[in-house]
Amino acid sequence: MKDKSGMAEVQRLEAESELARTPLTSLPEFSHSSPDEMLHELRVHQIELEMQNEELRRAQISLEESRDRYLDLYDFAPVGYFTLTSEGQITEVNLTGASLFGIERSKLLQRRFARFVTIEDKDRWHRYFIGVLRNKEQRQCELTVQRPDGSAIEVQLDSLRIDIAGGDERTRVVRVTVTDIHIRKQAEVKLHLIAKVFEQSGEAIMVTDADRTTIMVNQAFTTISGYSEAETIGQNQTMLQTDHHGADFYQKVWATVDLEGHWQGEMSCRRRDGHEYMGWFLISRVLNADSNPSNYIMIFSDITEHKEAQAHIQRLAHFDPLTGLPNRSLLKNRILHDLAIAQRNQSALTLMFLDLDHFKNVNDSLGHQVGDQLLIAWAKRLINAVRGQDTISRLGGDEFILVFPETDAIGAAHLVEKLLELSQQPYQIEQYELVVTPSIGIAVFPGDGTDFETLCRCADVAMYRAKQAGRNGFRFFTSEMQASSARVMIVENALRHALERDQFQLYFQPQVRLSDSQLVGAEVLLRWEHPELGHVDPADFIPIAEDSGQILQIGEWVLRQAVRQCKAWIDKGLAPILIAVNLSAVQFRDPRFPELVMQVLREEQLPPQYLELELTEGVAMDNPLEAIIIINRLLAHGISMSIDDFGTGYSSLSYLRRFDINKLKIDQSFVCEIGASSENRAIINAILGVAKSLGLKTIAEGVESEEQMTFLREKGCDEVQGFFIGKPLPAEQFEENFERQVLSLNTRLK
Ligand SMILES: Nc1nc2c(ncn2[C@@H]2O[C@H](COP(=O)(O)OP(=O)(O)OP(=O)(O)O)[C@@H](O)[C@H]2O)c(=O)[nH]1
Repeated sequence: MKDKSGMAEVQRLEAESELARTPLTSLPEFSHSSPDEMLHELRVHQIELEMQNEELRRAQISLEESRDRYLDLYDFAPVGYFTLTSEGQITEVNLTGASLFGIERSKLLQRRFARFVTIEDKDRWHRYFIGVLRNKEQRQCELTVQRPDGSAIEVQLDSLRIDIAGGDERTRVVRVTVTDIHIRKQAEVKLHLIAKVFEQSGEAIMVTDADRTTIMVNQAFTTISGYSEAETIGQNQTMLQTDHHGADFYQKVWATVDLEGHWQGEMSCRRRDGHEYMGWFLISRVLNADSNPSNYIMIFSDITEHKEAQAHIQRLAHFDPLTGLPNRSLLKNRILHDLAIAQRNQSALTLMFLDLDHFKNVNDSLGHQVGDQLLIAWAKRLINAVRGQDTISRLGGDEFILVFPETDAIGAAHLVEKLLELSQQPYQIEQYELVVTPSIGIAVFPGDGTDFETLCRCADVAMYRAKQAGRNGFRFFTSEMQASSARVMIVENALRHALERDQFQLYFQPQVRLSDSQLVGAEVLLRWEHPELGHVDPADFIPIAEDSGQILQIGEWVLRQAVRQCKAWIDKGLAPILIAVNLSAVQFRDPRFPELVMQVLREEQLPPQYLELELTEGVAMDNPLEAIIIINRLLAHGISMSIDDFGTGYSSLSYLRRFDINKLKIDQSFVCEIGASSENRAIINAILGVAKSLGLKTIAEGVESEEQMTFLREKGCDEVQGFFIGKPLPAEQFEENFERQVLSLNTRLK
């Protein structure tokens, strides 16, 4: 930059050179001597002046531009600028100030600033303004401005007193900067509220960083967990964990939070004092700008009480409060389930309606309290008398409903006898010895009904019949069931004495090998002759013996007698034969059975290879894996095993292969139709094929004609039994016929 004198020098030089460029002819007439010089001088000055004018004009334009820029900056600044007199009158205001106050600039001027301050803040304004006037330092204040349209804004004022040079107190002005702070205020209020929500929340809140280290907890957290803020900050959130859940559980929870952004559910927690409680958790993930987790927020509440209350409500809704037994509602649920299973498995189900006899008398004579205790004791006794899958429910009063899945009329007859027997034993309640008997009505699915309501109605009707018949008894809904159950009772009672009264007898039916017509074995058949009932068919009494459990005793007797007889024949020098003893499903399921068989063989001194146990196809396939174990144990002792009635049930070939049995017995229903039914011939052929491929022997039962035997021999069946070969006979007769039978067989079979 050049200074002023320098600039003038430059201008003079420029003027000189301009004059030099101007032709003399264009110059005014000056004398050659001094007038010329003077003229020259004048011209130089003229040009110089013109140039200075130009310079001034440019400076003025620049000045005006600069003022405009300043005015723009002033008017459109983000804050309002006010100049006030020492009286507080507005003398200057920028556009932002006018728009903040919601009023035209011209209407603001000469007005007192205080006019625009809300009534509530006016006092504060005056005190503040006096303070500004008194003190030369900048001062700050927040207040609310009332706008003409009725709205109000919160503003921050920054004011400074300006003293005019040479002036006095009256000439002082105050410059006020007005900043709109309502957004900041709103944010502050919001933050304050958030802080309050956080602190006053009834739910525990725990905030962690990305590593799940706690950075913040609220008051409820301290109350619920027992840990203070200081004990928690800096700790990993795992401090709350218990052994209740495995590591897998926590891994899944945090994987869900990271994948889906949140997880909610129940989580067991440990309080500072060691007590565990159940928490309901909501865990959320917070992401940073790079979409990476920056924080985790865990909000939880202690729901232990809630859960207990829920369980209590559940109990009240489903259980009778007096006895603790399921109520009608739960009973309904259970029976729906039981009925669905019965339907699917085509099994029976029994429903009993039980009402105590003259219970009112107990209440009336000894009081409700005693009545209640009697009901409780009665319920306990009932529960102890039945199986886990049975349901006993109290409908109210002295009425109970009992549901027995997989129980048909025969089973029901046994059960009801047991219940009546049970009620004969007195109860000791307080100082009273009480006997209370029930009347029971029985309905059986599917015969009497296939749904809960129908079965209930039938059992109810039957119960009233039992009451009418004199109480302390039971009635089936249908008369046929009543009759058959009566027969069941008679047979069952008679069976109890059959063994001791020597009413059983073993019969032996010969089994012959087709290849050489040799008598190779005998099937042992049980006969029962009762003095009053006469001959009772095994098909009648075996299921009853199975239901009552007497089959174990009877089965052992049969086994021992058969083994003893076989040994006796061997001892007599007869050619040894295999004795085939039928097994009941109940015997087979008895875990001690294999040991029992070995014990009998040992005691009777019969080598195991002379004993064959026949198992029906249904029993073997009922629980094949268990059957495999028992069969293998028996086989390991050298005992033969065969599958009876083969072809009548459903056999899985894969299991059949694993059974490792020795023989398949073709059911007589196929054999008796050999001549008439090509289908049966095909079935026999198929069974023989299966047996051959599995390396099993075959025996056909129920052979009654030469035609049947010829067919079986041609098809490769190994052995036969049936009336054509020999009827079942008692031991002595079988023995007498032994030799003869073989001889006659030899001639008949050749
Ligand atoms: N202690 C006690 N008694 C109850 C309760 N609920 C009902 N009862 C009483 O049980 C009795 C039921 O009587 P009923 O079954 O109608 O008649 P009952 O005397 O048993 O005579 P029968 O049923 O005809 O043999 C009534 O006296 C009821 O008041 C209870 O929760 N506790």
